[in-house]
Amino acid sequence: MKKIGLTGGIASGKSTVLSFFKKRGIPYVDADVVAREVVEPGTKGLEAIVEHFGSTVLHKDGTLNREILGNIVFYDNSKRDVLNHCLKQYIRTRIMELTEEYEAKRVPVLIYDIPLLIEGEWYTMMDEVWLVYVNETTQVQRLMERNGYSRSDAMARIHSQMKLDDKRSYATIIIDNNGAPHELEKQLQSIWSTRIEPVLKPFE
Ligand SMILES: CC(C)(COP(=O)(O)OP(=O)(O)OC[C@H]1O[C@@H](n2cnc3c(N)ncnc32)[C@H](O)[C@@H]1O)[C@@H](O)C(=O)NCCC(=O)NCCS
Ligand SMILES: Nc1ncnc2c1ncn2[C@@H]1O[C@H](COP(=O)(O)OP(=O)(O)OP(=O)(O)O)[C@@H](O)[C@H]1O
Repeated sequence: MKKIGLTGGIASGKSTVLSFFKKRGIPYVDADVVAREVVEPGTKGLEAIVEHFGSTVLHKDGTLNREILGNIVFYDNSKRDVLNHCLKQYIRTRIMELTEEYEAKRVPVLIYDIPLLIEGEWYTMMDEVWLVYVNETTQVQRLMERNGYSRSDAMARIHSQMKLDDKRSYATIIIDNNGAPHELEKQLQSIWSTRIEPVLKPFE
């Protein structure tokens, strides 16, 4: 099974890239979805968060208040380290379980959308790393527009991650997403024919 790690920065376009491959039936693991699963009510992940941050990070119905927790951890490195520490093992265990399930199904290729692929050293288990790259001006703009964040909230989130320029040296390929959607689509068509189709052929 060919393992492809898809990464970038917040709002650089990973989900947009992933949807191109999803539409074509390529199996995937989405780390943001896993990170939500491991903090559902009743999980050890949520229990650990409440232990460290208190019950003020919960809604009245017991679900995680992501806005409150986000406002804490994206403005304080040490608190973000605490959160990462609380969830790391649960996220890792679930991603490895999903990997085993796909291996058992003998799928030829699996794409992992993991925002912290480099920071979390996930890249070491990948056959290829695809980096979705944008410059900071574009990134801030798209993040503010998508989430309705102020500039300072957007910047806090961007600066909580390794610089996209520093991630470039880890990449097998760089997908430039500074341009219009059709320019992205053109690159993805080419990636499809050079990196995915050859892997699928023997299984047809
Ligand atoms: C802090 C939380 C509650 C904020 O929730 P919110 O709904 O506002 O954001 P969401 O989860 O959709 O994440 C949006 C983006 O933020 C970035 N991000 C999330 N967590 C982190 C982190 N710990 N460090 C740096 N960037 C992060 C990622 O690029 C992600 O795609 C949430 O992000 C969280 O629980 N983070 C810790 C889990 C984690 O590390 N997730 C990253 C995927 S492995
Ligand atoms: N080429 C493009 N032109 C204009 N807008 C784009 C382009 N690519 C993506 N976007 C928009 O930018 C925003 C961020 O893209 P997307 O959600 O795919 O990023 P992401 O990397 O998955 O984000 P996150 O890390 O937060 O999950 C979205 O609103 C998306 O529609």
